[in-house]
Amino acid sequence: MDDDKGCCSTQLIDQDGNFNVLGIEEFMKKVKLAECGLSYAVVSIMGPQSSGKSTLLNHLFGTNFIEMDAFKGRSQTTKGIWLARSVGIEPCTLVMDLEGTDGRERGEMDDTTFEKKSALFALAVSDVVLINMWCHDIGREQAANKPLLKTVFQVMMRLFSPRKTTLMFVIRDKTKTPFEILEPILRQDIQKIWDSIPKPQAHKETPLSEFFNVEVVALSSYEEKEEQFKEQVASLRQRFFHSIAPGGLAGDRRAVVPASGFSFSAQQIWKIIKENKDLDLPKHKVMVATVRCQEIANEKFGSFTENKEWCQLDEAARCGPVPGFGKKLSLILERCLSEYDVEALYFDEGVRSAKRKTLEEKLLQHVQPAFLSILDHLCSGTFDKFKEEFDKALHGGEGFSAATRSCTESFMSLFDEGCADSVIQQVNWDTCKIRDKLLHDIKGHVALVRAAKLSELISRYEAKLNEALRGPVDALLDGAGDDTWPAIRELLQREIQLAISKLSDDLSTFDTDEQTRDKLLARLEDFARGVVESKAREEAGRVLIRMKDRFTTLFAYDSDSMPRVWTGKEDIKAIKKLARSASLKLLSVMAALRLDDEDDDIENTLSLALGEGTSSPTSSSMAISEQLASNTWEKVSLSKTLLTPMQCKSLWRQFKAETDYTVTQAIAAQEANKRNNNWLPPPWAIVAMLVLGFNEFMTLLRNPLYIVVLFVAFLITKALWVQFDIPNEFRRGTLPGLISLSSKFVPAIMNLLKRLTEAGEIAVAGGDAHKNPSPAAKSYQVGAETESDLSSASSSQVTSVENGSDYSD
Ligand SMILES: Nc1nc2c(ncn2[C@@H]2O[C@H](COP(=O)(O)OP(=O)(O)OP(=O)(O)O)[C@@H](O)[C@H]2O)c(=O)[nH]1
Repeated sequence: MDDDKGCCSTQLIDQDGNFNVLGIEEFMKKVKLAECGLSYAVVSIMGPQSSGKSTLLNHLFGTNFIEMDAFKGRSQTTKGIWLARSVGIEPCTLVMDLEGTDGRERGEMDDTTFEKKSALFALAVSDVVLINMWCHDIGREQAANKPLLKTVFQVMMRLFSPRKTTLMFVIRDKTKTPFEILEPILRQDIQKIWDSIPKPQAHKETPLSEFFNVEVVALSSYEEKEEQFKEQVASLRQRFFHSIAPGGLAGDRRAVVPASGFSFSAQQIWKIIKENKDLDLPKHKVMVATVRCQEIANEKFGSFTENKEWCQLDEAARCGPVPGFGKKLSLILERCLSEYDVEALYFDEGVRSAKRKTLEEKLLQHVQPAFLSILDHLCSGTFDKFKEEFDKALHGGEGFSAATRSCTESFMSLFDEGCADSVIQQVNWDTCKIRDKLLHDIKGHVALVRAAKLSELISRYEAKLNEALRGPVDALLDGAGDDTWPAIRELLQREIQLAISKLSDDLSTFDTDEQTRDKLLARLEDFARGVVESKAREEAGRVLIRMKDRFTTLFAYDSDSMPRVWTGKEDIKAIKKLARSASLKLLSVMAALRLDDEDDDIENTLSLALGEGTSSPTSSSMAISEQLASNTWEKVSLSKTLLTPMQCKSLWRQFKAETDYTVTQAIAAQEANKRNNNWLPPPWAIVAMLVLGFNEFMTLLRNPLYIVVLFVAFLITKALWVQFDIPNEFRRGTLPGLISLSSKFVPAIMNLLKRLTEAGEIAVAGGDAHKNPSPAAKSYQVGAETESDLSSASSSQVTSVENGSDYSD
């Protein structure tokens, strides 16, 4: 393909009509045709076989087409269509050498067919068509190129070409006939042929000049006048310099396909020609532009996806935010698109722009996930930072609403800055959605924190209320009386007011709406009422114990809180009545929840039905008793009922049963006390004793010795009395007292005698009057011992009284 001079050529279409795709691709790369844009021209040559076409082209353009060896005779050398680049001509000029047209070596039909096809191809592709002809054929009816011209004109009609092709007739082997004479004859011949060919209706009157610029040049014989030939060719060569300039041989650029699309365009044209279809060049140009622009776009897209810078950016975007992402990506995209613009510059503008748009869309679609990833990172990062900062602000003591406002504003603007840094200039991607998401997340978090804080706050208030209410309510219920519930109501109202006013102040820093605020305040109020209610219910559950406590307090203790000693003077019945009515009062207080100031007749009902002194059943008391068999109180709703009438009745019954024993015990204790304290015989016995014992009394008065004896007897009796603790022994009854005394009597006498003996021995051993006390002295000692026993006996009596109090307790 290459020659020494740097020219290269390739067979574009072989003699069988096959297009050499690989060959032309390689050729294009070698001559760097794609870089030429529209600055290139295509020249082809047609003419009879062995008419020196290749020789002319090689001299004219410095190509290396195979020439026939003059010494071997005139046989076909050029087969099919060959393509070469001219040497030393600017702009780049492609030269096509076509197979000769005389058909000496092909069958008539084949020849004609290939001739026609190659002629059509040459006309479709070329800016300048050289028609090689022998000088001696001018004006001849049987000229060799006459059928060729006819073919050229006929196929021209099928091209729908919007441009004028230059037809340059090269007269070879010019004779001595002056050129000025030859040219008009030739033009006449051409006109005749043009007129003779059948034309479609639209071109019936169209002159030849509308389709072609006809040029005529004459050259001397190469074989005979080589020098002149070369000079003439050199001058002709000059006309091919800057041929694409306006007015040049290839000045009409309207149908030119950009150089990078030449291969494809030629391929497609040949395909259409081979299929014998009509060749619409304008449409073909659009088609070529479409395919080529698509190819360029694909290539640019491919190189973008492999672009190192982009790959790094994409990877970084998936891992986290990338500073300057938008700028960097815009630059890479811009570079890619401008490369496309440069390469597709010369293709049809409509197609080019459409394909550019498609490429841009494809590129943007490709980079969008990275952008979205950046936004996601930005959104989540901003949200995390917001949470952290918000938390810090709240812990730092900043008010909730102030912290919310300042943190939201600053982090949303931080996000906006990040967005601005990430957006690319090629497209205005909507970041509102992700912004809205961030705002939504922030609001959601604020709402959560607010809810938690409010819950914490409310819990704190509830704990305070609980503390402030439970104890006092307990105390108030403990002393249940007429003013218990008013006092509880007052306490409740006071605490609620206090808590609500403080909570209202606290809520003002949370930016809560009116509805939420009211709800929270109502919740707090309900809670306070709930505390009281639960306490009251709890106490109602223990009412029986409380009633018994109250009863015991009033029954077993006096007004000075001293334990009662049932001496016999107390009116147990009255005390019991008082204690029970106080317990009944407690029951009536505990029977219902009276947080709202509403009247009820529970107390009245209970005292009428259960109170002391309601023994005689009247019609009204019967009705009240019936009411106690119910589950509800009149005027009291079920929700406010702590103890139902039936429960009250049952509780009262239980209470009475359990306290009756205490009363019985008290009565027994009182009876016993009475018995113990009454030692005098009955009055009749005293009178009888006085009457019957009058004589003995008188005798005693008359004889003082009896008195002494009686006195001693009294002392002994008294000593025995104390010694045996007679009152105590008889407290448990006469018979047990006698049995107990009988068991103690003998040991006590023995003990007494033993002591007397010991005292006598001491007196005998002493021998003197001082040391031997008289019986009177002994009796004194015994008396002393007796006194000490007496004091111990009296202390034991006190203990026995105290024991009696404890019991009565
Ligand atoms: N008489 C004459 N012969 C020429 C001229 N130029 C070339 N020849 C001779 O014509 C013969 C054919 O030359 P080519 O250049 O191969 O002709 P061709 O038209 O390319 O031949 P094909 O490719 O086979 O159609 C050669 O022997 C040339 O020496 C010329 O100007 N006049």
